[in-house]
Amino acid sequence: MEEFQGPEPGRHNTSEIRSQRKWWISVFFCGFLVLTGDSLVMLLLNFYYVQNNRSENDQYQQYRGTWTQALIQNVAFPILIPLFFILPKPETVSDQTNTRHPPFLRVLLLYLSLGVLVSVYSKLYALARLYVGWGILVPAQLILTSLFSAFINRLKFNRWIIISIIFTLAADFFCAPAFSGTPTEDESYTYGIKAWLILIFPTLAFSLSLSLTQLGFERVLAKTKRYGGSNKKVFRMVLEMQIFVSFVATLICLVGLFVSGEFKELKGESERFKKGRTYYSLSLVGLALSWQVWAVGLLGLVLSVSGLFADVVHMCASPVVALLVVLAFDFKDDDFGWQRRGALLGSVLALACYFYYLHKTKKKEMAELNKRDNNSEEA
Ligand SMILES: Nc1nc2[nH]cnc2c(=O)[nH]1
Repeated sequence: MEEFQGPEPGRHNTSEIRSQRKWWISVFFCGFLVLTGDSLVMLLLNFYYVQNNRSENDQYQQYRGTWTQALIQNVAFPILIPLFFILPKPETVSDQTNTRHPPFLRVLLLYLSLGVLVSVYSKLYALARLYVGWGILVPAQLILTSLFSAFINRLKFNRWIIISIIFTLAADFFCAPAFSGTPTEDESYTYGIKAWLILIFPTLAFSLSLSLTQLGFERVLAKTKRYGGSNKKVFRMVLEMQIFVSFVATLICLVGLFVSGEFKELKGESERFKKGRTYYSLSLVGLALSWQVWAVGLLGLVLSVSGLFADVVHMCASPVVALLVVLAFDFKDDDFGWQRRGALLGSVLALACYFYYLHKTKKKEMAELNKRDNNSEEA
């Protein structure tokens, strides 16, 4: 292992130490947001489906409501707008990009394509959650994210990343949180190829969106003049990306809600809710806000580290979420047995490996900076 043997920190070192400290704080903060968002979303979804009296619906009806859920996943983005304006604005520079496409067009294309991808995975994820086989495909998502990261983001894998992925896959395979939304007499097997497509497409879209988001931060947003055009990453980019991408996804989900006629069912849903309309509205508002917490954390991790790391943290949340669901609900056969305890340990080890790798990388960066400082002093 490379040791950091630097001289007394010079001017560069002090600013590097400060920027690394800020970076670690933002990684932990975004990780905390993902964990909190994942937990709140699953708790509120379970509450929603328990209260929804789904067993009184026929099979067809039990698979409905997914445009509403997709809309809820994206619609609360306006709460981020004040935050966007509060955060300090980086100094703008004259436009240095001399690409074939003007930056505005590139940014527009980026937001449109990501918005479409997000709407696809929100809608299909809502549907896929209702299918029994979803738990099997969650690990497949991480494998796809790894492949996209390798090919699109040119991520270099080393043994710590690979060990972390293996622990995450094992943890997720053995530990899906209980979910009360599964139709009572599930007949998903009768859907055949359709069910598999519904399971595979959100996985693909989610993994692809993580890699494209990383590419978008690095190649498009960091090069625009409003972010200084100097490849610097600032948290404001996360909010800008989330606001515009969610705006596009919200529009698509709204169209879906109206074209599918699902909006007519909203009144019936609110009346069916066991605890009444106020709780119905509150649970949807809570869900919408929790999704934003999750998304800001996820994009923050993509910006600070990578799409793959964001997916690892998101997946490692599963055992914690499963534990919270066991504590909060009294579902039959749902306990935190040895399998889930093992999965929790797997998640902790997966995160520990990834963090160790990040720690090593940062130490190496610092050592290189020291070396450069020493060389320039000697020259
Ligand atoms: N496809 C997909 N959509 C999501 N939306 C929130 N989490 C996920 C996820 O893990 N996969």
